[in-house]
Amino acid sequence: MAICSAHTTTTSLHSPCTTTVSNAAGFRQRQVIFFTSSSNRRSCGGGGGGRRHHGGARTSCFQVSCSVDKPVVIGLAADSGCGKSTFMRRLTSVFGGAAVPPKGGNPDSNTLISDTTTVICLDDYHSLDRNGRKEYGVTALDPRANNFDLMYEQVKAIKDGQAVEKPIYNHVTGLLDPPELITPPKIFVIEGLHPMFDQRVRDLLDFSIYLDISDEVKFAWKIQRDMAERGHSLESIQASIEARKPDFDAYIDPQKQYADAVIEVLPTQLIPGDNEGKVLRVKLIMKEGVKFFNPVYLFDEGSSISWVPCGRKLTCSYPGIKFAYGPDTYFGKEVSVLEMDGQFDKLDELIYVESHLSNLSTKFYGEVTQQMLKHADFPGSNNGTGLFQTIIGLKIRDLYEQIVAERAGVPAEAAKV
Ligand SMILES: Nc1ncnc2c1ncn2[C@@H]1O[C@H](COP(=O)(O)OP(=O)(O)OP(=O)(O)O)[C@@H](O)[C@H]1O
Ligand SMILES: O=C(CO)[C@H](O)[C@H](O)COP(=O)(O)O
Repeated sequence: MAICSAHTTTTSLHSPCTTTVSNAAGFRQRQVIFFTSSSNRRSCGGGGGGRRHHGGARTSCFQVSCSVDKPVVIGLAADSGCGKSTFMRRLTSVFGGAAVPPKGGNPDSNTLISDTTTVICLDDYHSLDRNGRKEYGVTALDPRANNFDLMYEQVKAIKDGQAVEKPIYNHVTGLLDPPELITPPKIFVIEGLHPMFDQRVRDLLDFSIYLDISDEVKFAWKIQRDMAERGHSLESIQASIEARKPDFDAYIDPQKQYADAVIEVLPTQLIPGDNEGKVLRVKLIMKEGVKFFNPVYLFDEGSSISWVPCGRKLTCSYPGIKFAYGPDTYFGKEVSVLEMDGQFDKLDELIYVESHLSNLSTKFYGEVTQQMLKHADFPGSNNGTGLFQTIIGLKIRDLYEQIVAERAGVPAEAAKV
């Protein structure tokens, strides 16, 4: 049984936990661990972009002797503009309550906090700011533009139940802002370009997800957002995708081999030759043998199944909907793959599909459909992207409850959120 609250904050000094907090000089201090980040504006840009120079955060550690509920750590990897924020909104919604930026903090903070979950964006570990990257001719995807030592130290500290002062990368100014305090939540999500790149960070993850968006779809989404909403030209979008591609292939894409679940988004196969990116074929690739994660299945676990649910109970206009399910291998590992090609006409009819899926980790019949209807305005709500993101959100809730139950030595039922 934990003594401290999971949300150990500076204001909880008078909480029931016995906290011995002193530094080397014997000064009484806040019950947090401060990692005094060396990544301020100029020291980041000025050191040649090397990991060594920027990596060694000076750490002044204050020991915390109280026992806390340590966070469950989730990693979400994807390229920019591939749906990470949308996924995070679906995930935090599963736990209830909205996710908001830290109150009273930097208005350009990338962090989102809800009752149970804190989501940090790994862009905050850029060691080179926008000018620095320009000066050294590296992209943000290049490991040399990121401080993995600090990322590791801080994720580890949070996982150990200790607060940290995390830097902020300001996407508005392109500069590194003064750090913000992050206290350990129940569920700590690290999302961004590199959550599985560094083995030390990877080993801290209790569950990992990779959003694998095919080039054609990525391009279609970018056009939709950056042209329609941000006024960029087609040529500039094309150029930016091309410029990122070599580093994306070298450093981002390979992380999918380590993910426990991959959501792969491809052009539809229902319309021959289509690469418009409007109708999508989406695969949920689920690794077998992951502790506390039982893959979802369609009809019969382990069988290979193809299912066209269109008919009396599911309205499907052209080009229809097709599901597939079955075992496969992915980077040499056994996986189960659930696939949906096409899109729903009437979202409330999703209940029909839901009733044929098992191992969903729902708390009541129809919870997947309810979640999807609740966020019908989110991108991807009428296709497999929204469906599989919602399912993974439910699986993460289940994983969290099982981990908590195991730590407390009680049945999982007792640890329900
Ligand atoms: N499932 C989807 N279906 C259709 N479009 C989508 C989907 N997910 C994301 N998009 C498009 O991509 C854009 C970016 O989505 P989102 O903000 O969730 O991505 P992100 O990875 O967090 O982006 P960034 O890293 O740039 O902040 C959305 O505005 C939308 O245009
Ligand atoms: O790949 C990215 C992750 O979101 C961004 O391009 C990177 O963080 C740099 O950001 P900006 O373009 O705002 O300087």
